[in-house]
Amino acid sequence: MDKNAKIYVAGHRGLVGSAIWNNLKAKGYTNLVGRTHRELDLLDGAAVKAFFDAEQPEYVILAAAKVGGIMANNVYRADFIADNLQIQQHVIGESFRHGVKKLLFLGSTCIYPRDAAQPMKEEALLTGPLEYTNEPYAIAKIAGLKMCESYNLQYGTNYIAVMPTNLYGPNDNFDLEKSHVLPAMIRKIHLGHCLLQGDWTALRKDLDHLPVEGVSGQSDQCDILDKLAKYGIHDSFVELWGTGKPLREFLWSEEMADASVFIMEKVDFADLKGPNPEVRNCHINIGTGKEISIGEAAQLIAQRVGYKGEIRFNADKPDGTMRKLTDVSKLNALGWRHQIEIQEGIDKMYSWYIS
Ligand SMILES: NC(=O)C1=CN([C@@H]2O[C@H](COP(=O)(O)OP(=O)(O)OC[C@H]3O[C@@H](n4cnc5c(N)ncnc54)[C@H](OP(=O)(O)O)[C@@H]3O)[C@@H](O)[C@H]2O)C=CC1
Ligand SMILES: C[C@H]1O[C@H](OP(=O)(O)OP(=O)(O)OC[C@H]2O[C@@H](n3cnc4c(=O)[nH]c(N)nc43)[C@H](O)[C@@H]2O)[C@@H](O)[C@@H](O)C1=O
Repeated sequence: MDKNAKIYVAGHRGLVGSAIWNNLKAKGYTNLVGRTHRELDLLDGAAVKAFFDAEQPEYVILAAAKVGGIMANNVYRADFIADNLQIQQHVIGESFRHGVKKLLFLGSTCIYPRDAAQPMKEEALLTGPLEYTNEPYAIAKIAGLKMCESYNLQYGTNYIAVMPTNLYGPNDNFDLEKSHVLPAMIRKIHLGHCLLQGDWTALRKDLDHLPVEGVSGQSDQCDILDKLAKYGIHDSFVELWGTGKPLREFLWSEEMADASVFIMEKVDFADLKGPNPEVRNCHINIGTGKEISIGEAAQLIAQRVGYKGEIRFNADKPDGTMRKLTDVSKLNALGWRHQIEIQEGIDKMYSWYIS
C-alpha cells in the first residue's frame, strides 16, 4: 500500500479499529479516513454510499461491528445478526461498487464448530454446529467471510477475511454486563479491591468515568453498594460468571492491529487461493495459539491488582464453549507471530485502566 493511499478504517474508535489506526500512522500512512458511529451509521445504506461517493477510499479495513461478550451475544441475538449483516452488506458492497483495491474483513474464531478439534484450523469452518450463545453473531461473521470469498471468485476482488481470537487492550469495553471477559474481570476485581481497601475515592472515580445503570461516583454509598452487589462485587468477595473452567486464548489488541496491517501490506487473496478448484477456507486465523482458563486469568488479574479478597464463580451463568484455541500455523507461515503473552498483557491493560 502506498503511504499516501486513502485508507478507510471503519470502527476507528473501537478496541481494534483505534489500534489499527495508530499502527497505520506509526508506519507512515498519512491519508487515513474514519467516521464515528454518530457521524456515519453503517446501518444506513444510503449514507454509506454517499460516504464512499465522496471519499473514494482505495483500501478499506472493516473493524466496525456490533460486538460484545457472552451475555450480550446471548441476549441481543437479533441485533447481533441483523446489525452485523447490514454493516457488512453496506461496507463490503460499497467497496465493490467503488472499486476498492483491497479490503480486510474482521470475523471471529466463534465461526468454528463448538466441538471442533483443537487447535481449530481454518478448514474446520462449517463442519459442525456452532456454540449456541453466540450463534447469530457467528452466522453473520461466516456470511461476511463468504461475501469476501464470493466477490473474489466472481469478480476478482482482493478481500481478505481474518478470524481473530479473543482480544483485549486499551479502549476496550468495560461495561459490566456487555463486555468481554478480560475487561469485565479487570473492572470487577478492581472495584472489589477498592471496596476491600475502603478506597472510595478510586471507586467513585471509576463510576464517574463509567456509571453502572445510572449509579455514578456522585451516588449515595448504599446505592453504589447495592448496584455493585448486583454485578457480584462485594466487600469481601467478587463473584464471576460460569465455572472458571473454560479455556480461552487472548491476543493483545495492538498486536491484532499489527497483524492486520501486516496482512494488508503483504498478503493477497491470490496467495491464499491455492490450486484447489473448489476454493474455500482462504481466511486467516489470528491469535497466539496459547490458552488459559478463566479461573487462572482471574488469578493473574487479582495478583496484578493486589486484590486479597475471595474470587467465586457462579455456575448459573453461562460458560459458553469450553475451548476455542486457534491453529495459527497459516499466520505464522505468512511471517507474523505474536509477542505479548497474557501476563504482560494483563499488566499493561490494568496499568492503562487505572491511569
Ligand atoms: N473484541 C474481541 O474480543 C474480538 C473482536 N472481533 C472483531 O473485531 C472487530 C472490532 O471489534 P472491537 O474493536 O472489539 O469492537 P468495538 O465495539 O470496540 O468497536 C466496534 C466499533 O464499531 C462501531 N460501530 C458499531 N456499530 C456501528 C454502526 N452501526 N455504525 C457505525 N459504527 C458502528 C463502534 O462504534 P460505537 O461504539 O460508537 O457504537 C465501535 O467504534 C469486530 O468486527 C469484531 O467482531 C473478533 C474477535 C474478537
Ligand atoms: C471474542 C468472543 O467473545 C465472545 O465469546 P466468549 O469468549 O465466550 O465471551 P467472553 O469474552 O464474554 O468470555 C466468556 C467466558 O468468560 C466467563 N466469564 C467469567 N466472568 C465473566 C464476566 O464478568 N464477563 C464475561 N463476559 N465473561 C465472564 C464466562 O463464563 C465464559 O466462560 C463472543 O462474542 C464470541 O462471538 C467472540 O467472538
